[in-house]
Amino acid sequence: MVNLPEKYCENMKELLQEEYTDYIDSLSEKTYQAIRINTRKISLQQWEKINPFRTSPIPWVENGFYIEDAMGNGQNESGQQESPIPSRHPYYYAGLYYIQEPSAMIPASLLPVTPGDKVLDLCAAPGGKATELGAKLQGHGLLVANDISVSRTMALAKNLQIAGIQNCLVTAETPEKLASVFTNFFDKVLIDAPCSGEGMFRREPRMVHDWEEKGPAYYAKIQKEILTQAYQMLKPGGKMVYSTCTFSLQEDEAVIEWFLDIYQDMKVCPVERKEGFLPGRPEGIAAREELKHCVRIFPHKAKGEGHFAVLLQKGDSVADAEETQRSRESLTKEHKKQLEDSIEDLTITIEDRSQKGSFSKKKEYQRNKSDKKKGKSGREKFEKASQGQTVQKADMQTKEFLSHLPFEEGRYVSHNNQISFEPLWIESLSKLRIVHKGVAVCEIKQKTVLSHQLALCLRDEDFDQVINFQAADPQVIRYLKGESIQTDMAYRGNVLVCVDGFGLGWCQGSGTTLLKNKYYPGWRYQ
Ligand SMILES: C[S@@+](CC[C@H](N)C(=O)[O-])C[C@H]1O[C@@H](n2cnc3c(N)ncnc32)[C@H](O)[C@@H]1O
Repeated sequence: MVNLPEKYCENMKELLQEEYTDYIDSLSEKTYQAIRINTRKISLQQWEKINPFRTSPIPWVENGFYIEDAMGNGQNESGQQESPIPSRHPYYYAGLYYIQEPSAMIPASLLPVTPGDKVLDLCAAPGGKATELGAKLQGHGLLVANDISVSRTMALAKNLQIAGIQNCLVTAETPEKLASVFTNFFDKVLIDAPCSGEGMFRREPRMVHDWEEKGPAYYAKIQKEILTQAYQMLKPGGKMVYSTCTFSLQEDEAVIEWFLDIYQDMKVCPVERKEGFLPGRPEGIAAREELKHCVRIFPHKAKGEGHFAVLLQKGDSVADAEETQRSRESLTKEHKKQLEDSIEDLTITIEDRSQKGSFSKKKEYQRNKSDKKKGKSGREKFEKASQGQTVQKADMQTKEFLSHLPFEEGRYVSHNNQISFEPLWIESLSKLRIVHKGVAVCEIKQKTVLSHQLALCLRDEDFDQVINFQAADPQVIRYLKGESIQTDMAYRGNVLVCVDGFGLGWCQGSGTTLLKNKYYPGWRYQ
């Protein structure tokens, strides 16, 4: 069992009173493994038909399931077949689910995101909640997923790509910087705040050391700063969820009480009470009664590690919400036209092969050297360096291909010979540190190179050449490991590899039955 700091035990005794010993006993029990189905890719009805795991529903999230006996491929003590390991199943690589601690599924489920919303996840890495918020958008609107840590945003961007969330922007910014760009912009904001992590002690005992070093007071200060900036970014009428994975009143109810005192147009919203949800504890800090609407999960009362969450709203929303709905309906046609126009306007920079001989690397180097001597500007130098290339409108074949991709709202942009799909509203954000945006679609070289990320947005019906494996086919794991694919028929060009109809990656044919594996090396099955 975890060795708990004395001060922490005192706090918990005061909070839980006669339940304290039940809480302590629960720390010796097993933790729960769970998955959350990605409804951007698959409906719950479809999932039920292909679910390879032994699962049971999580009471508070419709698309969340406990995994029973996920130990390997043997049999458990009662002779039943054990579930496969979720992180090693091909459906995981196809982004059909996210592996998540059950109580951590609550915050995103409380935020009432609808398609078309502009949503911010301010402390988003590695993406447990952002992937669900993106799924709720169903390809419409915008998800900005931010984290202050650049290294953690790499995992965030990867998880959003695997989940097929195309309308997202991943930034690595301070909340202050973000607020200077997105003032009163978002319909919905999620703050899954950095915290002392008391709800993680059973699963990750090393969190106890962090608690001893920093503790609730350290985090409460940061949480207040983050909330202040989040308020600036939330539209009037917009909704916000604040959550932590800690039990400390100081980081939960007390932070919200402080926030409501300062921002008096913010209100606490009641939420549907689900099995396992306990109310907030305003009485513990003599705070306002509405804080009872907060949700608390304790490991001795529910099958989860522990969480705190509250839904808040800014100002009076009714008129705003009706107006937003009306303007969204009229925008759908306009967005479609914008997307089509962006394909028409697309230009691509291509190598002008006729000039190759007359514009060698050596000559280019000499030219640049003499430009430097003459003190030529950056722009002039760029034009020289661009000799040997021509900029031309995308050809019919490229346009045709783009118009059939399953993107409904956004625009196609090109940078040199690369084409990407971008969500709306992000044209002029040069001030921000952007880690990832939209979907990299392809690179036009002698052959068109399609991006791995694009494959993860596609179904088998979206592409003309497809190899569709069943999940149990051993070839699918070999493909995920980077091995070549042997087929019965010959292929030429790009072939989409799917598992049960869901895109995994590409392979390339050269007119034979042995196809070259194009699975992104950094993401291979280990
Ligand atoms: C509880 S974790 C978020 C987990 C994430 N929401 C998920 O579900 O996968 C808190 C995150 O806040 C980030 N963070 C810490 N201080 C921050 C700040 N001032 N602004 C934004 N993010 C911050 C941390 O890097 C960390 O990734």
